[in-house]
Amino acid sequence: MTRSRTCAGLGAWLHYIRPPRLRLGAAMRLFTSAFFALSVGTASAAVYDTVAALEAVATSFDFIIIGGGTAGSAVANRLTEEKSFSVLVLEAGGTNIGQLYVEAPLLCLVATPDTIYDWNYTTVGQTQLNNRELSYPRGHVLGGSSSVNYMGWTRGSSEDWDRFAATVGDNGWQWDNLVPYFKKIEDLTPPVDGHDMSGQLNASVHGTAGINSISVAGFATEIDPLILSTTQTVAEFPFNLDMNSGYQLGIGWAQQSILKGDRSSAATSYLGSTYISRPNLNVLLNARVTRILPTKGNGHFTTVQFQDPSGKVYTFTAKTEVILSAGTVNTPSILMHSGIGDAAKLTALGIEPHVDLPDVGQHLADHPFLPLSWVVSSENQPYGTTDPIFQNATFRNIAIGEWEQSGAGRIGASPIAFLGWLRDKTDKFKVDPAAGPNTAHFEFFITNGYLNFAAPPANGSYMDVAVVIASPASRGSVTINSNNPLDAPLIDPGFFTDSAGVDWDLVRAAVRASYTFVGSPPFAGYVIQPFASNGITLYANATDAEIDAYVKANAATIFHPVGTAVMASEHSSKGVVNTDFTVKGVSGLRVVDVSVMPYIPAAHTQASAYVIGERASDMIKAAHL
Ligand SMILES: Cc1cc2nc3c(=O)[nH]c(=O)nc-3n(C[C@H](O)[C@H](O)[C@H](O)COP(=O)(O)OP(=O)(O)OC[C@H]3O[C@@H](n4cnc5c(N)ncnc54)[C@H](O)[C@@H]3O)c2cc1C
Repeated sequence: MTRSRTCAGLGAWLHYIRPPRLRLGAAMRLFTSAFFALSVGTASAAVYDTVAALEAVATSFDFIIIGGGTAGSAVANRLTEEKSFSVLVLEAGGTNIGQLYVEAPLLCLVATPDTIYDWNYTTVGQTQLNNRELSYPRGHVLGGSSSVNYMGWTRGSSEDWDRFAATVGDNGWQWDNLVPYFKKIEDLTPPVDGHDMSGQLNASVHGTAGINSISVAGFATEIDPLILSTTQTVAEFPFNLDMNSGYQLGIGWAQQSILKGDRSSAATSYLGSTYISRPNLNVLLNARVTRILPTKGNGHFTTVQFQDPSGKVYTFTAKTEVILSAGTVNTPSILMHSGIGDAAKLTALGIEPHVDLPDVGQHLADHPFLPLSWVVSSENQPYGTTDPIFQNATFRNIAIGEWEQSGAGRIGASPIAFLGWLRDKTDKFKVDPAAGPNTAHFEFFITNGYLNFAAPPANGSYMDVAVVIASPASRGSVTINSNNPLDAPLIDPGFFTDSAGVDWDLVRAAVRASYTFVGSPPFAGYVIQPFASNGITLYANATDAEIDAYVKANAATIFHPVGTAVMASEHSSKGVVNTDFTVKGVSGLRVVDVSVMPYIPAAHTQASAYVIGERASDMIKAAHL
């Protein structure tokens, strides 16, 4: 088995970047946070680094949330709107504050993998991908994956959510019923350069008074007019003003979770300075949960076992409920180590089974990603593309300096310039893997710079129209192979393993569409030639066999795993959680993160995580108020 080179490449890239340092704004926020931590009274909320500091203030909590990530932070915020609820968030990672890679949007490219902000997982060898073990980043920092993601803001198609609703038998998940939640999450803000966004999105479909800022990039890039021109002249690639309207097909400007050039994450928004001083909200960092224990020996799972970085073990018991929000990889792992999973398999590992739920860890769905890069003749050096920022320390430091002053410039935006949501028009599938005829089969991930999760070449300018299988048919799993909760779980996204070969059909169609796009007249003169990846150069007339060989050598994840604690109707014997997020067969425990999703949406999944957190919060409040 060979390990994917993406990790090794990035490790080298990382060394080009100087260590994290404080921005002025960040320093102020750190000061504010420290102030709250120090101003301990009988009920002063704070972010704590140690159990001792927390216990000096509070020792008893109504709700314990495992994981201060995307969904978990949303739940922590909404529950603490109720002054009568006290909440403790246990987060294994450290602070997001003052962390350059986490705060500076473009530097998301080096926030993972192989950093302190990442759980640094790898998959098992992917049988369809030359048995490569793929890097599998997950956020390990307050804000979770929303603190390290690429900030693309996509809700999915209306059909994605309607299929979710039909699958679990709960109309609350229908698109029309979720739009108010999306709006409640969103705070549509002007880009950092203040330009008029009206031609870049449809403001009427967005919220303007929510918690998490969304916007567009605060500068123009040289590929913008070429992309727009293609959407106006090539019928296959229509322009879509707003892919978040419910109708997603077409190519449009990437909306980003950014606030004036800073990342807007769950940590800066839902746990941001406006809320973190609530006296009933407590966050403990560096607290790695190992198990959830039955509290009274009767299937009531409200005691949480965790350890600090020294290995010292603690338990806290929630007075009301535990909410497990550790994400698609760690949520099933924690459940299994707690005796909730396939009873026979747990017994074989020496774990006492409490509840036999064979679906725990199953149904993993993720989006495979394929880098496709071209050499381009960038005219606006040094910042025509993002490449010089990663190739040249001088350019990089100038760009970081500009961003530190004002949030402006290339560092202050996601690497994603445009996104495209497209379909294989051949209709050859016996069962369409997409949620409906207006839902994408594959995605274009367009960057004005090299995007291969590795250091860019030392010289040259690049563009990527990478492709993603947006509605994959393949499924995988997260399992464990020991009774030690500190051991990494076995992650198998099962890329390209569906028995009908649907995902192979889709990736070939996607690659060909990408070459058609880049070969359209507006790019003539700008695009010079395709660029090799892992020694393979793909040309526009590539055969199926050539595309397949390229995919086997280069496919990776685009980091959207879902489904390992799948939701199913309370009337179904299958699934892990009921439609109110309660874990089947136990009391006192809910799972609230994207692991509950029965299908992967044709979307990047942070908006899904927030909407899950918001809807779950309403249900938890309704159950206990
Ligand atoms: C590199 C990367 C890029 C991405 N890019 C995009 C993008 O551009 N757009 C988009 O929409 N989505 C993107 N995603 C996906 C999206 O961010 C995630 O789907 C979403 O944030 C998941 O939310 P969650 O709440 O389910 O889990 P997370 O946000 O991952 O939260 C889980 C939290 O639980 C904590 N935790 C886990 N185990 C334990 C434990 N044992 N004890 C205590 N705490 C624990 C973790 O540290 C983490 O903070 C990206 C993800 C990654 C990793």
